[in-house]
Amino acid sequence: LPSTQDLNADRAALLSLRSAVGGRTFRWDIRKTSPCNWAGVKCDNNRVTALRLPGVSLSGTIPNGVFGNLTRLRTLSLRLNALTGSLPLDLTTSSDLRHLYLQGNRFSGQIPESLFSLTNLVRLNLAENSFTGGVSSSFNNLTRLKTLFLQDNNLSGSIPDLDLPLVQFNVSNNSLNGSIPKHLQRFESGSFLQTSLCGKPLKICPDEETVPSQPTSGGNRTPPSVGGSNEKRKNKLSGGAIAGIVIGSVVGLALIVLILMVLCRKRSRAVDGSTIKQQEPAVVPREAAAENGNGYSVTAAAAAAMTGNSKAGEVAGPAAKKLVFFGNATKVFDLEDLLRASAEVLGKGTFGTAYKAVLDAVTVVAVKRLKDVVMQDKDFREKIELVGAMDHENLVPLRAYYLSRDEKLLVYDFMHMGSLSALLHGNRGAGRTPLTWDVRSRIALGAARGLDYLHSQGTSTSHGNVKSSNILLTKSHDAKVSDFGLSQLVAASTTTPNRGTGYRAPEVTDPKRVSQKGDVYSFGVVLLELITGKAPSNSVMNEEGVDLPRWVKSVVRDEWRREVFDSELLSLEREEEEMMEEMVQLGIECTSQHPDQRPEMTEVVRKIESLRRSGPDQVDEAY
Ligand SMILES: Nc1ncnc2c1ncn2[C@@H]1O[C@H](COP(=O)(O)OP(=O)(O)OP(=O)(O)O)[C@@H](O)[C@H]1O
Repeated sequence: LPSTQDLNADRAALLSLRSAVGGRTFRWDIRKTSPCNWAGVKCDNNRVTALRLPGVSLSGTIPNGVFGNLTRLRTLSLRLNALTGSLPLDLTTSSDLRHLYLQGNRFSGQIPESLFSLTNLVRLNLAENSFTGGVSSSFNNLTRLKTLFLQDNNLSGSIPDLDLPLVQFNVSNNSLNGSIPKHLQRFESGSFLQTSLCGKPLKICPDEETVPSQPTSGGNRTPPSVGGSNEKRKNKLSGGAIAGIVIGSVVGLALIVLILMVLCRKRSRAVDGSTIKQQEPAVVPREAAAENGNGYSVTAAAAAAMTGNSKAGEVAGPAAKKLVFFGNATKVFDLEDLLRASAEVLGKGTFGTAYKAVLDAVTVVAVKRLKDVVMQDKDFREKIELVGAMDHENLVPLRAYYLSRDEKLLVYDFMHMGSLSALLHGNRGAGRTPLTWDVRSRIALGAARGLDYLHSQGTSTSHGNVKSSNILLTKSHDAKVSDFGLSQLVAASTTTPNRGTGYRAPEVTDPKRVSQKGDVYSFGVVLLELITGKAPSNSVMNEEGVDLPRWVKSVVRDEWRREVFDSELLSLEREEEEMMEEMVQLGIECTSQHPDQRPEMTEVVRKIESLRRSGPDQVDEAY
């Protein structure tokens, strides 16, 4: 049975950690005798079982003597800090440890052999540090290990065959060489990038002779390209071969220049649909901006994009050069103003490239240049008029559009706070302001209301591309859903194959055939993303694998608090914890495999509203 003595020992250990690496960054009320309410500390049965202090600017070396006392620790997360030195050897005393997240620090030295006595470990993340030495075959002692992340270190030598129940594995960006052993060949090439490893799933290994048998020394963070092991081959290149390569390259280059010249001449003669594709603007740095005659700076790419093609304008006639505004909006600018505006590329999406255009001190818009619209102009106008008619405080309003034969532009209000995706996953390092439960649930409610409004327009009206990068935010964290109605405008063949990865309902096979229940599924994924802080479509960020709903469903309810909740939500009040559990449950229902089992958006809104009302000090009315 745990005694106060043990909890006192835990407390003393936490305090010695604090004085060694925490300084004032720990906001712990040390007057309290029990450490169980300190931020980041969780207890079970009167013992400290979890310590989560991600991204709180810890620095220095962890001394021995801390973990020797935390003998009941199951989860330790010190990720994204600035910890240095080697791992403390007495970490092994925490023999209950299941989850060890130390990525994103400056730990160095070898991975200590003593670590391999922690045989309960399920997840081990030592990525983005400066560990040196080899990958020990003693990893095989960790027979329960499902996640092993060692990428972005200075590890060297070959990798031993790890016969473990691993689901996730990554050793990219280390000075590793030799062949990929049998049991690790099932992982994709992304697990072995920027190493000199060879063999399945990378390039076939050159014959034994050319594979360096000695481990290379550590320290090289950008080793030769994937499937390397080519040093010896390099040495064998004769002078003749080098001359051949040089001559070949020069001739090749001359040919490319010639082809480009011919293409340019052709393009200046003919204007057709395909020429626009060739003009697809690259992301051009702002330095590349050129001063135009009016003193505004316009990036070359944005100007090309937004003018479309000056010849196209001539062909289509001056009438087509008009921006069509929606509703009662006073026309505050015209196409010429837009073209003169200072512009920058925001990003490339499924439907085209988005730009931010600053017209004057108060008028900032987002312009989306649609690609591959195959529809007749008349049909396009009809559909886009419907989109423009949508009017709700939780939708990003479409202000205007421009339509010519070769160019389709959509003009939206610019949302200064960016997307939910950027808010959740961007800047996870030091200096990040944690997202409180109140903010998260407020965003969920806003987005749900926006979608509910869309669905209320008719049973065939749906969004079709619900994801966190399409939920944009105002300064007060009001959510507004964007990109609605675009799915049906673009050619199915041109939608990127990965579109909506992680968000798309299992029954949706054709991205153009969207449904309200499909939206509910995608919204459910967004809910789970909000709670877990994990991106469903990015396996690098999402430690648990690509399918977020499946992972959440695999964790038993009792473990949600410990396993599922974003570790950033450190000190939740009891009511908040209950609300979060309800929200996880809602996310699970929304992501039911069968569309019929998913709730309607109206129900989802009602649920989130009642959840927020039951929480502490919610002022939903102000929303
Ligand atoms: N109105 C807007 N205000 C501010 N940023 C925006 C606006 N519209 C889009 N963005 C941002 O511009 C970038 C590109 O957006 P875009 O909608 O073209 O692609 P996406 O959301 O990444 O993917 P998809 O096309 O599948 O929706 C994204 O980072 C998005 O958050």
